[in-house]
Amino acid sequence: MAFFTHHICRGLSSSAVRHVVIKNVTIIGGGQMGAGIAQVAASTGHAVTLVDTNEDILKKAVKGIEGNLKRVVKKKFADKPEAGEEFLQKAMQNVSISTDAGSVVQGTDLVVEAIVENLKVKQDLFGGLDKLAPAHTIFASNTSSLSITDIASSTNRLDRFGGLHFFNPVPVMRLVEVIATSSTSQETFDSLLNFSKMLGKTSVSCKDTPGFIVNRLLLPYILDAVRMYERGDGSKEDIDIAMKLGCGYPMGPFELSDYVGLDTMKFIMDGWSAANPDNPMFAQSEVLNKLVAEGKFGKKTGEGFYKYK
Ligand SMILES: C[C@H](O)CC(=O)SCCNC(=O)CCNC(=O)[C@H](O)C(C)(C)COP(=O)(O)OP(=O)(O)OC[C@H]1O[C@@H](n2cnc3c(N)ncnc32)[C@H](O)[C@@H]1OP(=O)(O)O
Ligand SMILES: NC(=O)c1ccc[n+]([C@@H]2O[C@H](COP(=O)([O-])OP(=O)(O)OC[C@H]3O[C@@H](n4cnc5c(N)ncnc54)[C@H](O)[C@@H]3O)[C@@H](O)[C@H]2O)c1
Repeated sequence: MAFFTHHICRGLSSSAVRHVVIKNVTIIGGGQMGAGIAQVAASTGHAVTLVDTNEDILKKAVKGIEGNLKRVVKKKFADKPEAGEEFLQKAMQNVSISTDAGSVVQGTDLVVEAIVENLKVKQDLFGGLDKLAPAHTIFASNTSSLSITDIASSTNRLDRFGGLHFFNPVPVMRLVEVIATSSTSQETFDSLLNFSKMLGKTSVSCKDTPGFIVNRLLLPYILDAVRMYERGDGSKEDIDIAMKLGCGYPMGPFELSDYVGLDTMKFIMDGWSAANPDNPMFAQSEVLNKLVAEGKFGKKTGEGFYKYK
């Protein structure tokens, strides 16, 4: 059953905003992004089901969520350990896991997909779920670089499909990009904006253009840094130090690439390079290709541009 609310938007004199109240959320993909989104949604009172392909990944994700929440509790409830314990218990009770997306979407208001950055895989997932999810359920993708319109095209709910692009690490980064395609209804868009607000995030509205706002600016910068390193114009360590101390960035481009995941970086690059074969900005990077071919995806595998073990 769908729940709707009406309220008056401040600053938009008397324009009524209608949105689906999102209580039950299915998050597909229990990797670094999915687990982070699940953590934030559960700790803001949403009933979350986290879905992945196998139990081991899900168990690891839940363990990570609990560990992160304990860190939060230690700081936030330093003077009130009992209230902290209650917060932790409640948040953890809000998380369940499943390896069968089809069965859990039947009771969900929102599906947030955070699986591998591959158009076909995302389309297959949503195409299947579209047949099983209730009519009111909104679908959203956390894709970094793919077109939301292309992903949504595998479904018959174009009006109830949008983008929710979170940033890594989700519990810390305050932004969510909310993406509307030309078919996303106002009600869906407002529901996604409201959900982001309920998570305590600040949202920005984006069109369905490659990389939305942040990645359209961030990826060319990172790729330029990789090319600078490939030309031998600077060591990766010096480039990282330069951007941290010279620009005040929390991480240099190589540290950030390892943090995002070099596999994800390559998926993004490959997609953009296929769409813009003549643009040197998206030309293949030998160093990136080699690291990915060797399974060195960055922090999550213990090695990327740097070693973490
Ligand atoms: C490609 C994609 O589509 C889009 C993207 O996501 S692009 C990537 C965007 N992300 C970034 O640019 C991240 C840049 N890096 C940073 O902001 C910081 O280095 C960082 C927040 C990751 C770590 O910060 P740093 O100060 O070095 O470490 P640390 O002291 O451990 O953490 C800072 C705070 O974040 C918390 N934290 C760090 N990682 C966390 C995690 N995974 N989960 C929860 N909390 C976390 C810590 O508990 C700490 O909290 P406190 O300030 O209350 O004590
Ligand atoms: N890493 C980042 O910094 C970042 C930031 C914003 C958005 N994103 C996007 O979020 C998505 C996930 O990225 P990530 O870094 O969490 O990747 P990840 O590799 O950490 O996790 C992906 C998870 O999806 C699971 N998965 C793959 N196919 C699946 C399927 N069909 N059904 C269920 N689960 C499946 C995998 O088992 C894995 O656990 C990608 O689209 C990525 O572009 C990544």
